[in-house]
Amino acid sequence: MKKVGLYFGTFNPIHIGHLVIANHMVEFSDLDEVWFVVTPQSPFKTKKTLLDNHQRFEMVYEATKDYQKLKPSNIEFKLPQPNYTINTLVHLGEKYPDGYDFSLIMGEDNLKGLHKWKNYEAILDLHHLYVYPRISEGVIEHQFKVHEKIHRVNAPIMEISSTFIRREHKKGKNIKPLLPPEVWKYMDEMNFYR
Ligand SMILES: Nc1ncnc2c1ncn2[C@@H]1O[C@H](COP(=O)(O)OP(=O)(O)OP(=O)(O)O)[C@@H](O)[C@H]1O
Ligand SMILES: O=C(O)c1ccc[n+]([C@@H]2O[C@H](COP(=O)([O-])O)[C@@H](O)[C@H]2O)c1
Repeated sequence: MKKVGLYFGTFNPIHIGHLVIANHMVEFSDLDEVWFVVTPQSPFKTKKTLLDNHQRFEMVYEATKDYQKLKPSNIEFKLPQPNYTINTLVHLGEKYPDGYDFSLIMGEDNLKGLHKWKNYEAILDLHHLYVYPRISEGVIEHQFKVHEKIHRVNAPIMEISSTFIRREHKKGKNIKPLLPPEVWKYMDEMNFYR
């Protein structure tokens, strides 16, 4: 059985914060692989400054190509929008009926809002959750504090966001160290977020 951790996000663009978390998960938990699931449309986000799916996927591909255990996934591209995670998990179960065990990776910030996700009880019934620390407002609901399906992984905290990267790049600031070198190169060549 291959244990796959699914790391969902818009990755607009993917940055070193994402990469550090994913790599930490495959090296220091019992997960065998991490798949970056590029989400066309997150249920709680507006589409304003979102790059095309394929361009965001390409940047995830560039960021992960030298990491054997990290993979980009475009599984949500053909699914209905907004992309509810439960739908994607059902779809993955049908596409990979044998040999795969899918878990979710999320930051403590997202755990604080998990009770608002579509069919979150069903998600927790069928899947494990790997949670990493994140500086954020709000509280973790009592039901999620001690839960047999929710596992804490002590990954490093790196407070970088794609929003910050897009905004400061547009102003002409140098944000190069915050991106994997291949992503920086691709983004610069393609004139993204100018
Ligand atoms: N620096 C970081 N460290 C750990 N987790 C992060 C970091 N940045 C984002 N994440 C988390 O990774 C997942 C995917 O990131 P996503 O691209 O959707 O968000 P983001 O980087 O916060 O982007 P944006 O600023 O565009 O909203 C989200 O669950 C998000 O909370
Ligand atoms: O299924 C849901 O109801 C749901 C609600 C909010 C977020 N998600 C997933 O969580 C991912 C991260 O969310 P966000 O808003 O922090 O980018 C997003 O890409 C979705 O795949 C899923």
